[in-house]
Amino acid sequence: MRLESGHASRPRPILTSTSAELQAIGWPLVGPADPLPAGWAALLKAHPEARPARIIEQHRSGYVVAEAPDDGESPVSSYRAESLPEWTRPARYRKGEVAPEERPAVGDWVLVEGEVPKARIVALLPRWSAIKRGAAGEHYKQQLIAANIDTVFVVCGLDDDFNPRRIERYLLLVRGTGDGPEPVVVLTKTDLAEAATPGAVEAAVAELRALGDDTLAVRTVNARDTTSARALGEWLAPGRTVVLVGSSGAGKSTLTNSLLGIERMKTGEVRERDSKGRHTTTHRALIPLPSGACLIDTPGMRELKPTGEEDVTESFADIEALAEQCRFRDCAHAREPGCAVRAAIESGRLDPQRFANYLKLRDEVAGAADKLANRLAQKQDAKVQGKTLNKRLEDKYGKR
Ligand SMILES: Nc1nc2c(ncn2[C@@H]2O[C@H](COP(=O)(O)OP(=O)(O)OP(=O)(O)O)[C@@H](O)[C@H]2O)c(=O)[nH]1
Ligand SMILES: [Zn+2]
Repeated sequence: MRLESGHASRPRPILTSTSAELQAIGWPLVGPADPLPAGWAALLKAHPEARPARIIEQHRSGYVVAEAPDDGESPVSSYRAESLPEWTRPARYRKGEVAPEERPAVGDWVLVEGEVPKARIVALLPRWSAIKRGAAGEHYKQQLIAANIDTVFVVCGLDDDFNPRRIERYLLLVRGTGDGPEPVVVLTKTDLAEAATPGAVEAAVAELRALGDDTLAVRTVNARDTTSARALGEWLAPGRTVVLVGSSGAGKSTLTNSLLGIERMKTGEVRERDSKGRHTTTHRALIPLPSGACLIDTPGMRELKPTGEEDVTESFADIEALAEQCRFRDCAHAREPGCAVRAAIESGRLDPQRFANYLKLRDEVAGAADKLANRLAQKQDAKVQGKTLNKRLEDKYGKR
């Protein structure tokens, strides 16, 4: 599947199983029990001349896609592909524009036709998962950060970085509307924490367990130790795609290196000179792991703001269940009699800080949801006004 001139446009049979190279960049394993994701077979059939590729970078004017892992030798394992015209980002809103979240994002699978440098994307394969966030700025905007991700490692150092409240925020945003990937909390720096305070690792895990989020997977690692990183093997099977999130210094690069099984180069010093002689950190957007899984590194994951579509009830099911038992349906859990939430806090069954964080995140999500509703209403207004104006012009000048 590597792109060698002459091979690129040769028609191939429809993919039902896949080549090792596509799989190394996350093409899902296909077997009798695992069919291709919904809608894929039909699109592959509709474009018999096309070949699948994965988006690894998104730019204003187009995309960089890959059909094989970048092995450092092959000149064209990733390349720029021209996008469908409706996906190029206009300077201003245009009528009939494709919403940002409906255009391909990093991690999406597309179908490509033509040889490099004339390769062009002809279709977007339906994504099975998405990570979204609210974009910064005055007006409501949604941003799709990554698609087709199986697992997100929420990386958190067991030093000053350890903060259950921030973990709760990550979990809410990663899970999104329910179409998000599975979050796994990865606590790093077990070696440092244990040396400072014996029992600290166990205590931190217990604290997360006590949150009342029963479905949550938690693992502890020394990110600098390859053997220790094997604790994550469960999520690194062939054909799987993972993403790492977490604050600066949490150990994401260190963990990546350990998952790659390479001896520690000094993290943060993997640098080379660019054409202008500056030092730049080498960046690879898609990293195939020896386990057969692949890792996507996208800068967009650093800050996550709610889109307004997140399902607070899923991440805080324990509090929602308590609220059901309050005497009043609309209990605000403040001073109402018969409040089951306050009772749980008083008896020590619910952490007051978790409750406070729930209220905060719920308000943030509600605030974003309001903005989203406004945007939809405005679009609707603009449409109605446009129609009214057309009608008036027609009445005056006749149909044109
Ligand atoms: N002892 C020990 N040190 C660790 C561990 N994980 C990370 N570190 C160290 O912590 C520092 C920061 O780790 P990085 O991997 O650079 O953190 P990062 O999350 O990639 O940070 P950004 O690139 O800023 O987002 C480095 O000096 C690592 O060597 C661990 O499990 N044990
Ligand atoms: Zn209540």
